[in-house]
Amino acid sequence: MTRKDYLKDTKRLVVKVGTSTLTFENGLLNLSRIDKLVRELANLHNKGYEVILVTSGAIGAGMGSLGLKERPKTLPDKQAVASVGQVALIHLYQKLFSEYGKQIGQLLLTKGDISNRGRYLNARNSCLRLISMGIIPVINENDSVAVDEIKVGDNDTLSAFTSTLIDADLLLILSDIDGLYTGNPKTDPSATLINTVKKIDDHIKTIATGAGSKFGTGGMATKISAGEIVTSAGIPMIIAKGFDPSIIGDIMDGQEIGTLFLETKVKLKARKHWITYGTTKTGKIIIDNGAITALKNHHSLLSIGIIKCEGNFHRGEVVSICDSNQNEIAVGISNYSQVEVDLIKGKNSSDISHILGYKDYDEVIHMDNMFIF
Ligand SMILES: Nc1ncnc2c1ncn2[C@@H]1O[C@H](COP(=O)(O)OP(=O)(O)O)[C@@H](O)[C@H]1O
Ligand SMILES: N[C@@H](CCC(=O)OP(=O)(O)O)C(=O)O
Repeated sequence: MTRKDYLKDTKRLVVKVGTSTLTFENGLLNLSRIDKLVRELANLHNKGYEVILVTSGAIGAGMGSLGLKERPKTLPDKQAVASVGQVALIHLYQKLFSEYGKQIGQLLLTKGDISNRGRYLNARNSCLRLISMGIIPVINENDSVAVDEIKVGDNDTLSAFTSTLIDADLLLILSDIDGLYTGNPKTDPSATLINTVKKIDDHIKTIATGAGSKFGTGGMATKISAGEIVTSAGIPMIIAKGFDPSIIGDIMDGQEIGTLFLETKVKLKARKHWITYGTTKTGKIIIDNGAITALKNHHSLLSIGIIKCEGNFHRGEVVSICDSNQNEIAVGISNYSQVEVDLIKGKNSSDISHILGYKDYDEVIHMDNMFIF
């Protein structure tokens, strides 16, 4: 199938632009490029596409506004610089989009807006409402309040969550490089551009390294993780170079630009997808070989197969399920807290009420609330 055929039904498009695309080497905003980007997105919107922009650049813009030469290192410095920069960034987007007759709405998200089911639905509703009102959502991480524990951490991943949040048809990541190469071209001059990735396997993960530009976060590695998140939800992804934003229109017209990552054949159901990628794992349950076999045969996890647990998790939280070598084999929502699991591990389900004085569930993790890798 040609790219043109492949993309012909695409309507809802998430475009992610990285700091390296939006700023000069000195950290100041590249105004003419941002103008071209906005013009291109407004044009797509006029053509009937639903456009959602995930934009980096708050810290870059803040560095520019404050005249800083180096990226801030401490958390309060990063938060302060991002807070100044986000205002500059959104002010510019609003000015430019309005010149092309478009309204924008700003959403600043953190990990909690993804991992907390209630907040997830809130963010989804608000974003979908903006789209249905013909408004272009402009999204970034809420860097001025986010600390490591509640942070998505990079905007490649944030754009992937955004895509699944609003059931996008395509995620387009614009970077300082024209796609995924067989190696990092900065260190391997013989590396060649890959046109299409059918499946993100271990080989693809090893060729995509974390080293990126001076201002970027995560390099190619976070873009591949983003690809795993969206493709398993049935959403394809394209990585392309954003230096000339007019390529966005060319890509949507079906030109073979950048690297296309195809969606997986089997789409993960929304709930299992959220359990797997959207949540923060608060603990770990180590299980024996018998339990591993049971899980692989689509049975629930019972207390009898649990060797031990780690971390501090409560009922209803998502935990990693590992073998005795600490290899993660599944994730799932625990029906019991870490304190309770510690008491019932290795015991029969029929003993739970005797040990705890109550029994709300037979299984520690129900198969419907579990995803096995
Ligand atoms: N296999 C690879 N193919 C292409 N680029 C790679 C690869 N491995 C690492 N990279 C690096 O990833 C960089 C892009 O990531 P990054 O600097 O974070 O950009 P952005 O600001 O767009 O997110 C490229 O410039 C390149 O140096
Ligand atoms: N939220 C941060 C950007 C984080 C990020 O992932 O940056 P990048 O790798 O340039 O997309 C900011 O606005 O500066």
